Amino acid sequence: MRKGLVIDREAQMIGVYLFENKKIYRGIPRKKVLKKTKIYAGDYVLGEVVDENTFAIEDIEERKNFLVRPPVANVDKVLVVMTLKMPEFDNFLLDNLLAVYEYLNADPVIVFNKIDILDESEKKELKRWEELYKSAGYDVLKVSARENTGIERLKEYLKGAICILAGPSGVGKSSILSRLVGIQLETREVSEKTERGRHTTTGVKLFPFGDNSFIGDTPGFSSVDALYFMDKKEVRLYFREFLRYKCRFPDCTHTKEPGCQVKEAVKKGEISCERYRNYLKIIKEDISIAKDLCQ
Ligand SMILES: Nc1nc2c(ncn2[C@@H]2O[C@H](COP(=O)(O)OP(=O)(O)OP(=O)(O)O)[C@@H](O)[C@H]2O)c(=O)[nH]1
Ligand SMILES: [Zn+2]
Repeated sequence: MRKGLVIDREAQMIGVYLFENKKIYRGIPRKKVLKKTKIYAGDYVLGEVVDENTFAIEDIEERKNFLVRPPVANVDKVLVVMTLKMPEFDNFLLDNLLAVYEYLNADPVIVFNKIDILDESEKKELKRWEELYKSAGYDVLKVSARENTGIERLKEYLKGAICILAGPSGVGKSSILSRLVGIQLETREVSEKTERGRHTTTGVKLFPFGDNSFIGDTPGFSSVDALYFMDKKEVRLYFREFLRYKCRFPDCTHTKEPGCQVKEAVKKGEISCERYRNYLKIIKEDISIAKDLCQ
């Protein structure tokens, strides 16, 4: 059987991208497949080419994840787009987004856009944030969609990945998408005209780009509260750098327990106070706990 990727799913239309010849077919699912599950953009499918335009879908591979918004399966990377300014950088929002995508098992990476508008001192400030998130265990890329800087590196980085963009309004998600895909996206305007908009829950498209990479035309969350997805007690599992430490109690919430190695690490400067404070804010703990640890 041949392997394809569902890149377009709208009502009865299923667009299947076949890896071996990079052609797009209309996917027709066999009855037994439909019985098993729904088919989404991002699904890897197995089947046979029936004719020039048609691919019979015989089976769907098990999904590694599924993002409800947008409805895309098997997302390898979520590009969480932020800017230092315009709009102003909001690290609390970033930490919520990172925790949620971590929870959804969709590997968030941080993309700082609009580096073209930064003066020297702002560049230094961005550098500080970059180092902070890198030491927390996140990949950080810096780009300017306007000037097309860092885009080739980003493409290289996303080789073979299914990705989606997320992040607040105005940070340049559509601009980055256009740069990656290399076309002005007419689909966007069309869908806006018909008022189905971009936040629609059907009709997600994955655009092929670069070297077998794919990116969703609909962005993920622009803002999110981690507690909407997970219990207070779980948040600690989605702060990557916390997992490096073993506290006295395995279910330590890193707040008031004795023998907490995470707090020890904050004190030593191995975990940033900014991240730790946001953790406390997310779980609605008293942030004065951080005061004694952070000078
Ligand atoms: N200076 C500068 N401006 C940019 C850059 N990228 C995007 N912009 C501008 O920022 C504004 C917002 O860009 P969009 O691409 O629409 O941002 P978005 O994140 O898709 O916004 P929403 O659709 O509201 O979610 C536009 O005026 C862009 O021209 C950049 O790299 N540098
Ligand atoms: Zn602890």
